Amino acid sequence: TIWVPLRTQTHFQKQGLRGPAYRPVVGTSAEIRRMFAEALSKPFPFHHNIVQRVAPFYHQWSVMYGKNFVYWFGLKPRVAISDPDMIKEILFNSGGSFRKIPFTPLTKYLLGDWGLVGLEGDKWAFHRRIVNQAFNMERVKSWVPEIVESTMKMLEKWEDVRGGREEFELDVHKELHLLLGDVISRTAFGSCFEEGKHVFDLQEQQMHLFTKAARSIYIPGFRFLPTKSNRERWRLDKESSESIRTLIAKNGKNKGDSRNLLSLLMTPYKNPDGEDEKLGIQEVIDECKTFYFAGKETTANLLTWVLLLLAQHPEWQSKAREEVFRVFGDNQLPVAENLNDLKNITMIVNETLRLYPPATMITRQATKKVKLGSLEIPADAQLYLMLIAIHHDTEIWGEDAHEFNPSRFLESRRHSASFIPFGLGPRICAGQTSAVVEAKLALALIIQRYSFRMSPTYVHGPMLFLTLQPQYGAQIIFTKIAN
Ligand code: HEM
Repeated sequence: TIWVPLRTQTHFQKQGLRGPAYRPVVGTSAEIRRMFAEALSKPFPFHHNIVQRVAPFYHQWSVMYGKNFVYWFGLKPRVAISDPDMIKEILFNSGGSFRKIPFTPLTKYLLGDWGLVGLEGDKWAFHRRIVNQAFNMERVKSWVPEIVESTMKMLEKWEDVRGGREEFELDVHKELHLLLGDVISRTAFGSCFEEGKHVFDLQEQQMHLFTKAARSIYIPGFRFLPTKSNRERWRLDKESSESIRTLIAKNGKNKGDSRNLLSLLMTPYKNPDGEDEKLGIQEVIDECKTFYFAGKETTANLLTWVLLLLAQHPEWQSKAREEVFRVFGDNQLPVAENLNDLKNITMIVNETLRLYPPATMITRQATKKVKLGSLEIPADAQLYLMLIAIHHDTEIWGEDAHEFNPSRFLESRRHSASFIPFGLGPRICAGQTSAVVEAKLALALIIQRYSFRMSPTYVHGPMLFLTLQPQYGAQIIFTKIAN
């Protein structure tokens, strides 16, 4: 089988697509692992030119081989792409030429076989219709009081930590994960963090096993072996499914509550042919796993980076605070109606999503031989769409591409695929509206009450662990604002 990769390598070379040489069996995986380990072994100076730490293989190979190049995952070619036109073509393709990379029997446990993220074709369209109805703007607005209540609960705890002192220090990364866990528990289940905590704990362990499996080449049949990791995967999966099943039994009865995600997932809907359609119990469980993971990790990390960047940029912190005072007053609680007036906060959130996108890459697989621009992609080739590289591209964003400058969002963008933190096309993030509303509300409430700066104990270390997060925590010093 060594001939197939070598033939594919020559095929790509003829088309001008180069890359590191194929190595039998392992491909370039060992090299990639080495680069990641080296990048993570040391702290990083505090600047935002982070591609070298977060995607070191891309940083090194794009310098040598260009913005698009080919590398190897076992026998499979992976094409790294950071050309906005090509990315647009892939993500909007409606001819079925590209699909999500299927979960392997070892990676499927984090989000489940029947959750939106892994589905394809009619099944996907069916789930997506239901999930879209659940996440429409009106619904997200109806969650504002819950989000505000969760955030206020967190801020009361912060006041206890402050204990009357003028300043206090917190690792906001931890705090914001607890906050977003509480928010998703309330909006999805009408429950609270404590009730969902067990599922989050199990998911965190599953994340480690997922990463381990995703980095290694899958050997057919391996899933049946009762290795330590496999036994752990099965146990965690069984336990989290059971916990979610219990939550469903307890909270799914609120069928009348049209604000509760779970009851929306369990309600029958009319499909385009006018027939009733409804998700089965395993499908509901897997969608809940998706919401628990996607709803907490990404948004908590986004807010963490927002606070770190504002801690470093007092001028933008003041602008954001003045805006909150103008729109909501200095101690009123935010309401849904005025969220659109938070122009500076919107630009700050966007600039954070550009520099520190929680999802750094989007992946697809060619289902057949397909033409992409001038490139011919063989069937089964995997495509790694490097959204973090596009977000940091000086040719797209100018010489100051690695600087924090929210004002750049005052101008309209020239290319729709130059800023894609939530993806693009039919599979764009289903929870985008809720993520942005949550981030704006939490930031507004924090900034109304505290000014803040980076703690001298903070060590910069952007790291990819499924999503982009600070390796050594996010220590910030808060000062209470007298109002
Ligand atoms: C800042 C926060 C978030 C970011 C940056 C983000 C990013 C993304 C991206 C890039 C995709 C597209 C993946 C692809 O095309 O392969 C995606 C899909 C998805 N996201 Fe998010 N997400 C966020 C928050 C959320 C939240 C809060 C939820 C739900 C509670 C959510 C649920 C989903 C789901 C279900 C999909 C799959 C959609 C489909 O395949 O049809 N996300 N997200």
